[in-house]
Formats: sequence, C-alpha cells, structure tokens
Amino acid sequence: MIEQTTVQPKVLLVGVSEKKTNDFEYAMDELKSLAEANMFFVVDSIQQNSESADRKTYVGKGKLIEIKEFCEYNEIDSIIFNDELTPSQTRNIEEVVNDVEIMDRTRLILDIFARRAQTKEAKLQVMISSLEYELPRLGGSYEALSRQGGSSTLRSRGGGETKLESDRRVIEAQIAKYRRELKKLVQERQTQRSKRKKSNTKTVALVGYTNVGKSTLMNALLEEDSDKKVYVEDMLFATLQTRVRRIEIADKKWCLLTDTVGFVDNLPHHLIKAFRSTLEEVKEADLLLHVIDSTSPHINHHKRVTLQTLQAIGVEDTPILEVYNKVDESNENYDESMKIAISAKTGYGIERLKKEITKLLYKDYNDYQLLIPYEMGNIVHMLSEQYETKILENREDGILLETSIPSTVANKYKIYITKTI
Ligand SMILES: Nc1nc2c(ncn2[C@@H]2O[C@H](COP(=O)(O)OP(=O)(O)OP(=O)(O)O)[C@@H](O)[C@H]2O)c(=O)[nH]1
Ligand SMILES: [Mg+2]
Repeated sequence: MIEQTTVQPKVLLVGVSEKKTNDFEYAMDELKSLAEANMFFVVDSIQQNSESADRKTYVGKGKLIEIKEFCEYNEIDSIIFNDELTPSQTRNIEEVVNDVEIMDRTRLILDIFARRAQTKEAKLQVMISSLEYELPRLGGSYEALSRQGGSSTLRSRGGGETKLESDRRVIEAQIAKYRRELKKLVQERQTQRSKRKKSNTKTVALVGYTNVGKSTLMNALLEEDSDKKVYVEDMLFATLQTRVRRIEIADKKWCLLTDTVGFVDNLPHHLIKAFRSTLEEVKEADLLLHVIDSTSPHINHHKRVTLQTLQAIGVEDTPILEVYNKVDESNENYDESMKIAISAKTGYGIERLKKEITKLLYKDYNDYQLLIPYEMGNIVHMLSEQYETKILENREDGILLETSIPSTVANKYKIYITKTI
C-alpha cells in the first residue's frame, strides 16, 4: 500500500461497464495508473454494471448518491470518471455531488500532458487541446480552465448568456493565437525535415504503448553517447516531446532515431489532433519500431491501440518492425516466435536489432568491387567518407576497393564496377 503524502489530492475512480470483462478491469487499473501519474492519491474505485452509461448522470441516480456519501465520508477532492463525460453529464453530476471536482479520463490525460510538457511546441499543443476540451463545457466548472492558465475572468461561476459568450470569445481568440504560434514552430520543423529528405537521411521512429521502454531503447541504441540520452521514468507519459538523435547502426550507416509520446487507450482525440505535427516524424519515417512490453498481460490490447493510433495519425504503409522489450523479466510471455526480443535495460538483443534495422533501411544497398583510376581519387575519398568501404589493393591501373552503396550511387559509378558481391 502506498502511503498518501500530505500534498496529494484524494481521488475516487468511477467506471461503468456492461459486463465485468477483463478489458474493463484493465481500463480501471490503467485509470489508476494515470491518476497516480498525475500525483493523485487513489482512495478507491466504484464501478457500476449497466447496459450503458446513463445519458444524464453517467451512473444511475442511486449510485450517484452512494458516490456523494463516499466522497463526504472520505473527504475526496476529485472524482475521475473512466470515460469522457458530456458537458451536461458533468453539470448534472456537479449538482448532486458538490464541493468535489469532477474530472473524466480525457481531462486527466490532458492534465498529465500539461504537467509533463516541456518544449514550447508540446506546451502549445496541450494548451490548445485543453481549451478545445473546455470550450463546450463553459458554464460548468471553470476550475480546470484556470489551472490551464486561462484568464482569471473565467473563474467566476454563473453569469448570464453574454458573459458566457464573451468567455467563449476569449477562449477562441486564445486558441487562435496558440495555433498561430504553433504553426510557426511546425514550419521550422518541416524545413528541418525537408532538408533531411534532400540529404536522403534514413529515419526510424519508436512507437508503442506508454511505458513499454521506448526511451530506454533509444538510450541503448545511443550507447556511449551519454550526452544525447533521453529521459526515462517508470510512469505513464514520461516522454511528451519528440526527440531526434543520429545514430550509427552499422559501419558508416546512419539513421535518425525519433522517440515519441507513448500511446494509450482513449487518447483524447483533441490530443491526437494537436500532436499530429509532432507525430509527423512518425508519419514520414522510413521504418517504425513498434516497441512491445513482453512482460505485460495486455500485449494484444497494447498492439491494437498502437496500430489504431498510427492509423488515426495517417500512417499507412510504413514498414513496422515489432520489438519485444523487457525479456529480462518475461519468462512466460517470451517465446521464440517473437521476431526481435530485446532488453533495452541489459542490452540483450540490441546488436541483432541493429542488424535488422540496417537490413530493412538499407535494402537498396549492395556490396560492389570497384576499380577506380588514381586520377579519380576524389571518388575513393567520397566513398570512404560516406559508405562502408574497404581498400583491397593499390594496383597499377587504380585502387581496388569493396564498398556498400545504394543502387543510385552504383549506377553513377557503374563504369568502375568490376564485381557485384
Ligand atoms: N526490466 C526491464 N525494464 C525496462 C526495460 N526497458 C525499459 N524498462 C523500464 O520501463 C519503464 C519505462 O521505460 P521508458 O523508456 O520511460 O518507457 P517509454 O516507452 O519511453 O514510456 P513513455 O515515454 O512514458 O511512453 C522504466 O522504468 C524502465 O526502466 C527492459 O528491457 N527491462
Ligand atoms: Mg519515453
């Protein structure tokens, strides 16, 4: 049992399920992890079995009274509902359960993101998503808004329609302003990306459910370049901003590796929309490494959510390599059929993974033997600098070498090719 620290708000989780399925139990467990990732102290959870959530109050009337009494008795600060509440559900619940903050899964995820966002881009994306989420909810609770740095005039409750309208205008103007700022940043990123495209740099992106070990894997692939390492933490959404690092995966074979935000079930669609620009890196990658936590009992669920999220951001036919991580801890789940089994923590399987990445990224590369006349020394120089090249012999008629180059380069120098290996 985790001790509550004095500063942690006390929360109650509430969920509605048709049947007590494993999926539902898992969703509630995950909601608990999300709440803890937002530094809440979870006191308990109340669940209701019902055909569907109540249109007006999410849970039934009787259950709501039970919740109210529980909150009073246990001095609960916030209730977190497992699904996204409609604005009217929130208002109706607030009428019964007063003095307790009403949150839903979406609000919680937005708050975690707000807490973690560090770069200007991530902050703007989260602020836009939060304001878009709040907009149809104006007139209800304003606390969440003021938490997001909204105008203090929005904090007061009530007011006539005019007040509501003016509040709405303020928020809309704010969203528009943040969007403009974000657009500028996105353009800068696009310029960088098109430069990369021109230079024909290969790109690989790490994708997968949150907390599966993407950032740890990035660090493992970076090896001794400790100053390039990224942040790793045993909590949901440790990574929010995309990080790009250059790595040498084989001799003279480089790629840019991108670490991204982890996915989660019911990632608010506002957030996916907002993060689309960050996730462009994923969309445009030459290869995706789908990192899977092999110790999790929910592998299939994680995989499904990841693939659905990829689809939602517009990834279509990018090759995906499944990478089963944490095999140092998974005895039962680890089996030979897992194509790439690794432990980002111990380094097990990393070399094999690098080879596989190289094979997939550099599939247009072949090994050739070239005989280059001495007066074309600049070609020898270029090949040695940019590609894996081995000088075999300094012959009378030129330099004989072996090199691994893409077909475009081979075509250019085909008159010097003596052998395809
Ligand atoms: N046992 C074990 N733990 C690992 C391994 N790789 C990562 N972890 C742990 O898993 C937790 C999450 O690792 P991260 O690298 O932050 O995961 P992530 O996928 O980047 O997570 P988000 O950024 O939150 O989406 C940390 O506590 C890591 O130490 C592994 O190979 N074996
Ligand atoms: Mg991470």
